[in-house]
Amino acid sequence: MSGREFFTARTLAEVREGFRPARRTPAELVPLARALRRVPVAGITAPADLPGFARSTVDGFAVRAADTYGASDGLPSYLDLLGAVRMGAEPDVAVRPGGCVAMPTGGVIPAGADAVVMVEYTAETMPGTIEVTRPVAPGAGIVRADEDVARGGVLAPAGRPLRAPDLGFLAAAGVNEISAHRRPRVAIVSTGDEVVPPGTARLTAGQVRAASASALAGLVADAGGEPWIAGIVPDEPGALKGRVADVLPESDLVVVSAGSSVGARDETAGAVAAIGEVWCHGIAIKPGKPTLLAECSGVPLIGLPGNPLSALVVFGQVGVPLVWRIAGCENPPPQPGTRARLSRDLASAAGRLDVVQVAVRDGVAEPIFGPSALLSVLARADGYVIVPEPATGLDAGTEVEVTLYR
Ligand SMILES: Nc1nc2c(c(=O)[nH]1)N[C@H]1C(S)=C(S)[C@@H](COP(=O)(O)OP(=O)(O)OC[C@H]3O[C@@H](n4cnc5c(N)ncnc54)[C@H](O)[C@@H]3O)O[C@H]1N2
Ligand code: MOO
Repeated sequence: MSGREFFTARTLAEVREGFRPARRTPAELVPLARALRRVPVAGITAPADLPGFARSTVDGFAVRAADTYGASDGLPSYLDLLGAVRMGAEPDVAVRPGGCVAMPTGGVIPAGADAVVMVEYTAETMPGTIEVTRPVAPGAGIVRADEDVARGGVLAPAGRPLRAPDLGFLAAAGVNEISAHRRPRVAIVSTGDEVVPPGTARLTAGQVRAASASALAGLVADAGGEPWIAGIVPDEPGALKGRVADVLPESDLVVVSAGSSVGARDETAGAVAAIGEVWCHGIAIKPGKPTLLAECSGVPLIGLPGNPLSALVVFGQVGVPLVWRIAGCENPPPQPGTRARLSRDLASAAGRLDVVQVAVRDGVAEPIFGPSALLSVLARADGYVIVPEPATGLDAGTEVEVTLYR
């Protein structure tokens, strides 16, 4: 390597297509209460039919549908009230021809009934006699015993992070523990002689607090990973190599913040090449060009640019999907988005993907420009717009998709 240029630059599309480490975290048992966003290793199936018994979906009267045919306001059907179903209990009464049973919503359908008439279409004109003024078809007002899911049917598919409704479905089916991929452990190593811990109260000229690691940890946690802020190493030959080698056995992904550019002290590429295989050095993305992707002893490694804005942009595009994939999820949950019109022209070079921070007001996306050294650019943004690789720019007024930050 010359040390003065990126020796294996790739487009972001090539990275997404080609950099696909095989690593997946193993399965572990997770109680339902802690299973939100966890990724099931296999489809979770129903141990029994759900709801398990035919139930009413309305308050009303369980009937034989045929007894209501032709019923109207002018010519009601008159049915004998045979009893009532109690919530949470098996019915102690059946419906016979010409009869009906009072039903609460969610109650067990009594034997002999094949429909439930809503209370709104009935009246108890005489004690013990129910007048029905609308006909009902068989099955009306009822969910079948296996209508939510039949025994053996899928409650939640493999590979899709569990969402809040999934937890409800699993609870309803009596599944209290699931087999999920362990959360990927992501070591974040900061580098640089000038970088000091964020707890440093006073900086001397030249020092910067390790900002990227805290932000990256947030992105990792958001993607279902377990961030591990693994210290700051100086720009000394061997120091980074040693630290990466130390964290590798306990990591599913290693992130090195800074040192991936082409300056004299930018050591990530050399250190990584000594202990693993560099897959690419340099991505055709702005910001974030000096990014390095590698694999060391089966653990993927991302070397990020030092500028925090660039680091976060690249990690969002490359690292976040990787954290999800290591946890067994090939299609991460999409980020929220909105359509907006660009307030001004955006320039870009063909063959390079640009990620442009924007503020969105009243359907207009206002680009926020500024050097990648400024964290405030991200703090002010509502989201970002992508100028794709083939485009040479986007004109003011173009309707674009804005990916929103949560
Ligand atoms: N001749 C060239 N110079 C630079 C190029 C280039 O292509 N040719 N690329 C520029 C770009 S773009 C970026 S981004 C940076 C990336 O450089 P490195 O990844 O090698 O990172 P450093 O030089 O160590 O640091 C850059 C900058 O970021 C600050 N930094 C580092 N770590 C942190 C941290 N954890 N939290 C906050 N800030 C951090 C560091 O102090 C530097 O100011 O290279 C350009 N130069
Ligand atoms: O990648 Mo630098 O990453 O454009 O600021």
